[in-house]
Amino acid sequence: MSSSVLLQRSKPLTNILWFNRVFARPMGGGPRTFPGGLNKWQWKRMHEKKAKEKEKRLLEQEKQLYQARVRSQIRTKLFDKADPDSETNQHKPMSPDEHVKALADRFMKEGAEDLWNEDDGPVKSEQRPRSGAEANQRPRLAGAPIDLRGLISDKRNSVNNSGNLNSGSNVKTRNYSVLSESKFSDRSKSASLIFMPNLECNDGETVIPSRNVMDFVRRAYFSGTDKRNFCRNDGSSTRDKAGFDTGNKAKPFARNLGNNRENGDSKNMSEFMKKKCFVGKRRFKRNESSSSDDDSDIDSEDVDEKVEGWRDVKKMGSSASLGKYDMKITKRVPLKSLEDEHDFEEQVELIRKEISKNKLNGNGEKKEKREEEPILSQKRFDECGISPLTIKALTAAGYIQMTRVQEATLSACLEGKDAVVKAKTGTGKSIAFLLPAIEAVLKATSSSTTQLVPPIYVLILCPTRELASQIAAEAIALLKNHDGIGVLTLVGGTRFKVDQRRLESDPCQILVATPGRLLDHIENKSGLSVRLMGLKMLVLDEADHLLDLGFRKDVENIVDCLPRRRQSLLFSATMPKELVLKREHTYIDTVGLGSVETPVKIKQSCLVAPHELHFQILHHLLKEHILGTPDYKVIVFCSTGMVTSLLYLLLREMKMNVREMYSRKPQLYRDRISEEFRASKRLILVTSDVSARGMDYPDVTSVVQVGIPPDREQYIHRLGRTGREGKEGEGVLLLAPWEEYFLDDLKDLPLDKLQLPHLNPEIQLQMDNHMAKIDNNVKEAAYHAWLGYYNSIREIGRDKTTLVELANKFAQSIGLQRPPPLFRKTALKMGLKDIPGIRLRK
Ligand SMILES: Nc1ncnc2c1ncn2[C@@H]1O[C@H](COP(=O)(O)OP(=O)(O)OP(=O)(O)O)[C@@H](O)[C@H]1O
Repeated sequence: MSSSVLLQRSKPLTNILWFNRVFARPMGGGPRTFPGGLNKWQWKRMHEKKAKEKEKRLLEQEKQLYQARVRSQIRTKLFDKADPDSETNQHKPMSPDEHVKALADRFMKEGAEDLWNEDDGPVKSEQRPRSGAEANQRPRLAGAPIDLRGLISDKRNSVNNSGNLNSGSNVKTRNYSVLSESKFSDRSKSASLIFMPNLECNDGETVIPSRNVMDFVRRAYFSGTDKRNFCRNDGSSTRDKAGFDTGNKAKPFARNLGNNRENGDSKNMSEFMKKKCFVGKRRFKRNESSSSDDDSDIDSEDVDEKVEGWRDVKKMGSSASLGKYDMKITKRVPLKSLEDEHDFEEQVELIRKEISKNKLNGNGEKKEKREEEPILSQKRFDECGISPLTIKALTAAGYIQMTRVQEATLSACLEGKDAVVKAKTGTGKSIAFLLPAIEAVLKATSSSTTQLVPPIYVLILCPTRELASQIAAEAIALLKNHDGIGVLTLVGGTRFKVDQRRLESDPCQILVATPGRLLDHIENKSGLSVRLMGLKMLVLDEADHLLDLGFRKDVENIVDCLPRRRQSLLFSATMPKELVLKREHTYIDTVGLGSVETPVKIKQSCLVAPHELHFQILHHLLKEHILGTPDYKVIVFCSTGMVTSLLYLLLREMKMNVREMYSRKPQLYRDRISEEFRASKRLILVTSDVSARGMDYPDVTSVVQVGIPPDREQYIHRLGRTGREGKEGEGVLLLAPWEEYFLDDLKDLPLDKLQLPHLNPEIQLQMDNHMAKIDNNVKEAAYHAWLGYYNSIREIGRDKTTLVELANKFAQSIGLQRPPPLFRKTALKMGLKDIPGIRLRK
């Protein structure tokens, strides 16, 4: 299906020109007026001015607070010996504690959440419990949030070591711990943004939004109940006589304000301001740029929308964007409990590996059992309480019974729980999140009143454009009987303005997007941010990948702009340990402890041979497979796009029915090839990792991976393009002897070792001749890409001399007389400048 078809809504909304209606845009342009008789430009200038004033005001406030803090420190020194209790002292110095409270008064007020800084961190030193009497002596500051001391004092004791707070007789937290920044990977930090903690009644029914918990905790602290449990200490705390932290209590705030110059942190004031005004600036930036020619098509009504949106953001978005719940509170988990959690993770991992090993070491009975494991469950879709219209569409598509992952997840997802779901490749995860997504839209549309801006209720993020199109197509198919629910994709490689027009003309409720392009829209088109403020559900498909280095920042920035009260669902066939073992969400794993992570019906094997033979071995394997499988459909994964291109040309020269796909190809080409491969039989797709995850090409008979994959996870995802829906499949991994160490990472997977096949010297000759015909530019690009890829693999890249030797062998094997030169800058960046064998461009 072409992308233009995918962009259509499932059912057109007849006669709803919502954009025109909402913004009263007269057809064909012409003069427009705004409240107060202002014209477009006056209106815009007015709001720009307001934005500047607001920013100035905030800066002024921060400055005052900084000065107050300095004054307080000076006074503390001057009046060190004065009676601190003297009420008559007009110039009574502000103690650090009091100052913290003053800052708290400023920062913890409703609506001031966006002044928080993610640097607020965990309690790092041991905290001494404080008596209730002491706590009660603290006066509540005027204007501070409601005093919850009465509420919390009896319950404070139930704040246990793991950071769980039992706030009532039958209420418990599920957990709001997040792995601390220092100890755990950034990925877990990102994940903490995705979830928010839930309160759950013991009867398991009531789920109280975590916001309440955090407000509760936050206010309790600032009403002086138990500061030590929640306040950050930077590890260098000074203690007062009673043993309380004093010196550093203001640090989280002080740091926010950029006033801890002595720590060399002077630049953070501006950063803080930048960060905290991010949403607002983004909005107003567009106002500014809208006066340029480039953005001249921005409507004044749009500006109106933006201003409305800004208010919305203040109301909803600010709390969403700044880890009031996750980044701050979750970091305040005593490290001990985090360590325990970490130990537990390792134990689970060990057990899993052990059991897998046992199973592989001749436990035939279990092996057989595994092979029988069906992907379909006994439960039917019409038994699970979803809309009859969706069931009709499912039936029409031939889906009657649920798959196991669908059965396992649906009820939790329909209940609105946050969930992390791990299930093997090709087991129906897409429908597992699309069904609750559709239900969420139905629920939201039935309960919502007429909205000025049509909200997007579900946002599905995925790593590649093709995957986004595939998911959108599936959603459209499921929605075919629902009137007025639209699905839109936002992916890179298309024209930005075209996207904008589609967004304006299509009031979609489900948005499927790749992170980069979505962020572009959020940053450049305020209308989308406003529409996202009504979001009910966020889905991360291939979640582990989205939370990995390449995407993490973008995903974090997107999540910053989403409302906090939403459901988050994370799906993938591979999940990092740190996500799995966090208790703030439901974790559903249909793979099961001790089971292999790959589909059992895929016959996996590995062949180790010198690198320069790989292309010929591949040709041999393909020929053999084609002979034995008339309806063959093979995917060949290469390490990089440029190597993909070279191999494609070679196989084409060898008269094989082959197509190529990698990220640098134009999007239209990618779409066409993707559709062709989906529909075809007797075809080979040579591709980079752009096709590794999520792509559901039916009936792929074999997957060959040429060279070492980036990691174990990617091996699993690539392999999972075959053997889908419980079907048979086969996968071959082709490694060079120096890549063999990677098999260690796969030792719990059932890989057979293949012997080096007998290679026909005539074929080798033919291949050499065909290789000679290929343009040298392609080969040179392949060499550079090859070098870059292996240089980035830690185990190989650290021995630069060997790496260059191997790369030069590769250059020779693809018919390059001499290794192509590198730019000096590139060689320097790669740490290869002075390595023998590297040639530099003159
Ligand atoms: N209940 C069902 N009955 C029959 N087929 C189903 C059912 N649910 C999903 N499928 C089919 O199973 C195939 C695999 O589904 P899907 O692409 O969602 O897998 P996945 O688990 O997301 O895989 P990956 O991990 O590779 O992304 C699809 O062709 C889909 O149409």
